[in-house]
Amino acid sequence: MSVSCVIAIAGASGSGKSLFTQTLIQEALGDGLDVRTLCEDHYYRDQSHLSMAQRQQTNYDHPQAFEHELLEQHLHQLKAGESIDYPQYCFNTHTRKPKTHAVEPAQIILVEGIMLLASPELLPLFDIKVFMDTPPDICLIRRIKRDMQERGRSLDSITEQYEATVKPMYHQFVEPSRFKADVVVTQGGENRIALDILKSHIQQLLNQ
Ligand SMILES: Nc1ncnc2c1ncn2[C@@H]1O[C@H](COP(=O)(O)OP(=O)(O)O)[C@@H](O)[C@H]1O
Ligand SMILES: Nc1ccn([C@@H]2O[C@H](COP(=O)(O)O)[C@@H](O)[C@H]2O)c(=O)n1
Repeated sequence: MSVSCVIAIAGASGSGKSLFTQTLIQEALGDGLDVRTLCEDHYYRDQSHLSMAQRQQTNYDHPQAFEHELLEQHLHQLKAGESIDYPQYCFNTHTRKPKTHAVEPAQIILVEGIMLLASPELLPLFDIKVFMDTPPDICLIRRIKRDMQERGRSLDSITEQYEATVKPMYHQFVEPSRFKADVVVTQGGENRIALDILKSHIQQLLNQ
C-alpha cells in the first residue's frame, strides 16, 4: 500500500506530541485506517564514539543533532511504497541501538519531533503540519517527571541541560517554527476539537 498522507506533529519537548500522536493513531485505527508512526528522536545521531561525559555535554536541541537526511530518505521511501529500516535510539546511553525495526508503508504516516518544522528540507514532505503550543513551564514540569522516570536522569542534570541548551534552542529553533504549521494546537495532547479537525482533514486527503 502506498502512503497517502504524512502528518508532522512538532513542538517543544514535553508539549504533548507523543500523547497527541498516540491518541490520533488509536482513533485512526479505530476508524479502520492503516497508520504508522515515526519518532524524530530515533534519528538522533549515534554518539557511541564519544565518552559518556562528552555525550552528556552534547547539544541535543540543535537541528544538527538529528540525522535528518536519513529521515528525509525514509519518508521518500515510504511515500514510494517501500518499507524502511527504522533506527532505534536509547536515551540512557545517547546511542543508536544495534537493531532496526522494519516499518511498512501505510495510508497515514505520523511523524513527531521537536525539530520537524525547523528543518526546511523536511517541510515539503509533510501534507499536514501541526505544532503543539504548550506553555514552557508546563513542558518543563512534564519533562522533569518523564526524564526522571523513563530516561534515567537526575533532577540536577535535567535543570542544567534545560538552562544550557533546551531553553535557548527552543527560542532559537522550535518556537519560531510554529509559523510553519497549518494547525497550532493549544491545551495539549487531549485537545478534542483539534483531534476531530485533523481526522476530518485526513479523511478528505485520503478521499481525493
Ligand atoms: N494534557 C496532558 N495532561 C497531563 N499530562 C500530559 C498531558 N500531555 C502529556 N502529558 C504527559 O507529559 C509527559 C510528556 O508528554 P509527551 O506527550 O511525551 O511530550 P513530548 O512528546 O512533546 O515530549 C508524558 O509523561 C505525558 O504523559
Ligand atoms: N541523548 C539525548 C537526546 C535527546 N535528549 C532530549 O530529548 C528532547 C527531545 O525529545 P522529546 O521526546 O522530549 O521531544 C530534546 O529536548 C533533548 O534535549 C536528551 O536529553 N538526550
